[in-house]
Amino acid sequence: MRYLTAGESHGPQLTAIIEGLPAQLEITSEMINKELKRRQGGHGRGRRMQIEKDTVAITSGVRHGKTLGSPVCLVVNNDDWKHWTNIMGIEPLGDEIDPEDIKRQITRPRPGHADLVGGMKYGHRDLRNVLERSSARETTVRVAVGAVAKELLSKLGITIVAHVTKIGGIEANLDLANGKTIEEIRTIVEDDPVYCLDPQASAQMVEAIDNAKKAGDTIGGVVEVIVSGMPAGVGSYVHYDRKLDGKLAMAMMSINAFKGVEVGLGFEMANLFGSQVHDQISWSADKGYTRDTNRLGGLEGGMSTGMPIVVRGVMKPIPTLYKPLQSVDIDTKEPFKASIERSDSCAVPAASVVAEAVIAWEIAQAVLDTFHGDKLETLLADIESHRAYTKGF
Ligand SMILES: Cc1cc2nc3c(=O)[nH]c(=O)nc-3n(C[C@H](O)[C@H](O)[C@H](O)COP(=O)(O)O)c2cc1C
Ligand SMILES: C=C(O[C@@H]1CC(C(=O)O)=C[C@@H](OP(=O)(O)O)[C@H]1O)C(=O)O
Repeated sequence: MRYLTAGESHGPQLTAIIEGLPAQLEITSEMINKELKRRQGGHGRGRRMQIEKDTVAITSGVRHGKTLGSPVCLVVNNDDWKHWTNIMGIEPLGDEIDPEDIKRQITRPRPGHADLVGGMKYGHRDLRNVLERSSARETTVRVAVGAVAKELLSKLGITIVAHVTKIGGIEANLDLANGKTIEEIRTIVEDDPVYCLDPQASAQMVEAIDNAKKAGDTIGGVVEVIVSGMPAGVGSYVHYDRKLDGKLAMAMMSINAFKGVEVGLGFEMANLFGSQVHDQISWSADKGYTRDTNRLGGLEGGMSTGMPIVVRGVMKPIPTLYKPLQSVDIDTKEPFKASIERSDSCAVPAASVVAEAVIAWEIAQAVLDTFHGDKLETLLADIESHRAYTKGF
């Protein structure tokens, strides 16, 4: 299974094509729209989210609510496009170039963005040609793709949730997740303004976002994704590009502004002895093989162990600041201070929804690499027989 996305932030639309999805999977625009709405939310977002009302159109690969096995095309319109039709026109400008269009060119790269290096790389002196695609607007359609992956996984008994564990140095009490099902975590997180499990920490996070905004600054944080119901042996140790932990790290790092990933205890392992890190193995007739703890986050040797997969990613503070940063105009080479009209002050809650989507995709893809998946029925049967086999192994 694979997918591609296309679309500029202020262009007419965003598109994704998914190829290799099993046939007979029920998908509706309604289930995808729920996820798109979550991505638009979370305290700290800027004015663009008041303009957009993201909804998906499924334009191929589905008939009467079920996948056909052919490529599935998902389209999300940019409502902001109507304000940008001249600037973002697709057709050539022609001989009559409007001097206003020249004036509107972006020659002032924003620190922390792709603007300067992207311009050098592709030969764009109007840096809009870079920022339109490097913008996190593209994550909209990746969330739509992830919603489809999540639907497939749920049919296989695999559930997934993301939550915010840290914003601006304020940490949630992660013990609150202990003993809770994925669905219970989701219910709490969905009602929280920063998609956090811990109401006390959440209130402080909201305050920290407001304070950063007042100061013309931005803040980042950490999101955690938990995947439950995994069969053992998805991924592989035999080759570097089949290792599931490597794929999950790539997916997490592919989200705009994500700068680090950890699995299980993660970087904390550097401070601990082996006896404090590795999970001892047990067996019982009803559960099969389990680990007494889950400090390795459900992954050993690049494969799922059957324990919940726990992966975290850190998001840097948003780079566009109301408190201007120093940069250089690429035409005049003069220094200037970057000023902005609108931006998010914190997008960690929204990014948690993106993290859930991209991890769901990688898991679904690895599941389809392991089991037979032309149609949902055979995929399910293959997984069920594998679960029975590994239990008694
Ligand atoms: C959901 C989401 C929303 C974002 N919103 C903004 C924003 O409003 N302003 C901004 O400067 N960066 C925003 N970013 C981050 C930039 O897209 C990102 O930092 C930039 O493209 C440079 O890429 P890099 O940080 O991965 O190097 C957002 C990221 C995500 C995931
Ligand atoms: C549009 C989205 O996020 C955008 C991501 C983004 C960036 O630089 O990444 C910058 C802002 O875009 P604009 O300059 O149009 O206000 C955000 O609003 C979205 O999440 O849907």
